[in-house]
Amino acid sequence: MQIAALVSGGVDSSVMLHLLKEQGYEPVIFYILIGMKDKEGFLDCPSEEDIEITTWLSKKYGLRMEVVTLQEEYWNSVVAYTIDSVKKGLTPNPDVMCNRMIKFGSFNDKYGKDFDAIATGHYASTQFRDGIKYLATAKDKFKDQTDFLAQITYAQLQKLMFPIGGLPKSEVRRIAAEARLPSAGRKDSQGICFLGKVNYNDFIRKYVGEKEGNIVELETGKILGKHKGYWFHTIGQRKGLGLSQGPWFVVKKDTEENVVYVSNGYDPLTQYRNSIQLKGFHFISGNPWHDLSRPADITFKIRHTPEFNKGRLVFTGSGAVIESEVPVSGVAAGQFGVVYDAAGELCYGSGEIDWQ
Ligand SMILES: Nc1ncnc2c1ncn2[C@@H]1O[C@H](COP(=O)(O)OP(=O)(O)OP(=O)(O)O)[C@@H](O)[C@H]1O
Repeated sequence: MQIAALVSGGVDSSVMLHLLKEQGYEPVIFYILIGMKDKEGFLDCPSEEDIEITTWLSKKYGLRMEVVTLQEEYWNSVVAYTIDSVKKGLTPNPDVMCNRMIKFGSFNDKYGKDFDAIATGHYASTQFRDGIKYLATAKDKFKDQTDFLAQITYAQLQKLMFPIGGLPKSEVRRIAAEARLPSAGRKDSQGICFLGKVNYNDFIRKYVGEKEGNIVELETGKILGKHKGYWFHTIGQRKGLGLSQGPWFVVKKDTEENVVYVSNGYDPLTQYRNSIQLKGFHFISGNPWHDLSRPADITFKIRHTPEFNKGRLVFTGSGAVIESEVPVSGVAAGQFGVVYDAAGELCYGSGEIDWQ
């Protein structure tokens, strides 16, 4: 079997490579350049150390390595989507888009197509049920990344392998140390390249600009202060508002009037919702329930957290609604409602949250 191994130089993909070799595979290593070099080098992602480590790995294991560029594709899909969402007042999820459009999209179209499988160091797994392949959660529930994979297509899933998905992170680090991999002590990366290494607010300021507006208390309508553009603020945000006598939470945004609404207190009720509207729904491996007229028991996530919430999924004419068993906070439009089976094992798919 011919495997394309996506290696970033981080500990997870280094150990993934080590395990593939141990299992007798001879994968070809691909390092993807995605950091975009614009005129001022603003999005230039420092990748030298990553490439050095990946080159070291290719020598250690005697594997062919290619450094490939998907910078333009990254700009046209992930960066453009991020800027567009922010302008609309949404909270985008570039990691979700990067997986679907770049790592398993453009990469496969250009390079992966010649391989039987694509392996990554994601914390995720796959399972077969009645001959159908499903995306499934990682053994390490704390590190699980299936929420970032919840928009991939079935054709993409068919080719994917997640060799470290059955291991806890501590074991991954132990294997890296034992094999004396240079990535053993490296810190985990935070999110995707350009947002991980570039300050998010600087990025937004550069591409969306600033526009002053009011911060208003939702309950009283009182103007409490000024902000520099609703796009700098997200539902559930607590820090960075510059208000005294807090804590204050962003609970609503009016994108027409450029107003950010906040509520006061440690746990204001206005933060909570029982039902979460999704704009359409993407099933990765098809609809497992068949009869969509009846609510289905599910677990779900609305952001990248280890906890699964319990609820029911109800399909409507225009999309779907997650009805949560207990009220959930920080429901932000633009993020994804990721749906799992009732046991929190299989990831069925996701829909974009549609609420302002
Ligand atoms: N620049 C890159 N080139 C090739 N593959 C990449 C690159 N960045 C990420 N990947 C792949 O995507 C997986 C998940 O990426 P993520 O950014 O979540 O890194 P991570 O979980 O910190 O993993 P790692 O420790 O391998 O960096 C990586 O394990 C790797 O397989």
